[in-house]
Amino acid sequence: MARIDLDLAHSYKPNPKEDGDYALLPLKMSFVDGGAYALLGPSGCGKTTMLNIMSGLLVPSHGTVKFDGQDMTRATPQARNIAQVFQFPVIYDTMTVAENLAFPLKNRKVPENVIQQRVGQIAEMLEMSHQLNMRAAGLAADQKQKISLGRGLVRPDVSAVLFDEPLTVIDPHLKWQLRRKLKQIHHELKLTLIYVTHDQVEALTFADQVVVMTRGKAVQVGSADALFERPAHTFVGHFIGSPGMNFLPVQARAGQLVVNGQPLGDAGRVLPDGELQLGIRPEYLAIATNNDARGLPATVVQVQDIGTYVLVTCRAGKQTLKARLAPDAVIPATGASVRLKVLGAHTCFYANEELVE
Ligand SMILES: Nc1ncnc2c1ncn2[C@@H]1O[C@H](COP(=O)(O)OP(=O)(O)OP(=O)(O)O)[C@@H](O)[C@H]1O
Repeated sequence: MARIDLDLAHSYKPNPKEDGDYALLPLKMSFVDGGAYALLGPSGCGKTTMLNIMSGLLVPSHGTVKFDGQDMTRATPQARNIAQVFQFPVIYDTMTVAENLAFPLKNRKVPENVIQQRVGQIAEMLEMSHQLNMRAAGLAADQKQKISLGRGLVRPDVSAVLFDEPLTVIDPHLKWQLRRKLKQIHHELKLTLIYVTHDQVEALTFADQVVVMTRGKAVQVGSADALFERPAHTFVGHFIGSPGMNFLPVQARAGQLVVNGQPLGDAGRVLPDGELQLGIRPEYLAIATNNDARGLPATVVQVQDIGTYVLVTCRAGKQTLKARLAPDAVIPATGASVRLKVLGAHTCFYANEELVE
């Protein structure tokens, strides 16, 4: 296994001039030995580009890739000792499940007894022990993809295992089981795993550290908790969570906040003067339905019972804010005039999309 350091940018165009010409804007990032990472972001944000640069399928147009401090920018995938699992199964149909799992080890001339032991271990982890002697050709697509995952995980000496949306062909129930399984496997095998997905649930369940990407930029690297509690960028606030963070334009002057021309109160912390975005998660947005004069005046426009929580949508001037309330909380009625408690310990402030407080 290896520590991977990226200090690079990539453009597929020969003479990139502006930010939009880059699939990856200049970034510096380290993946520590034995970590479980996810690269998370919408389609086209540069996840696959970053993965292919790490695996050696792509040479970055600028900068370097280092493995344990050694420059590997132009090294082949074989020389990097990387295992890669793709969206669709890459297996040998004519071989049995056991032969497929053993293949990466046979290729590296691993002794037969070690191969048998490791194949047995991986098959057990993936609950495929009963299928070891079956021919891969007869298996369903999701079972074949499990073999691909196993082939990615079977070598104990790889620098890293890279997964590119590996659960795409898996049916929803098995998908749910497998993403938990992969986390467990990571703890047992202690391999460096890097997992590309556009699905926040997949990323947050699997990874210890999630790299959130948008428009060629890695905007935050952090734990699920950090991404939820302190989004470093408005994109993270918006992308993570269900629904995402509420944002409200505010003006700050000497710590006092104004919204829609009305005073909102003391921010309770040091903020730069000027135009800011106030961010508050729907989970932390409290609604006062009594005559409490504090808080942002708003009107309830929709109340939805989602089962485990009630989603209350409010309008304050031109802004829409959503609150996630417990089913046993006091739920305001549609049309009610309320006060939204937007200021609190969990409130974040952003200037030019970046977290300032
Ligand atoms: N071979 C290529 N040649 C030119 N442009 C490319 C190439 N591959 C990707 N791009 C562009 O680079 C940008 C990043 O693409 P990339 O595939 O890395 O994103 P992604 O986040 O993995 O998206 P997806 O989830 O859709 O695969 C996109 O604008 C894409 O159109």
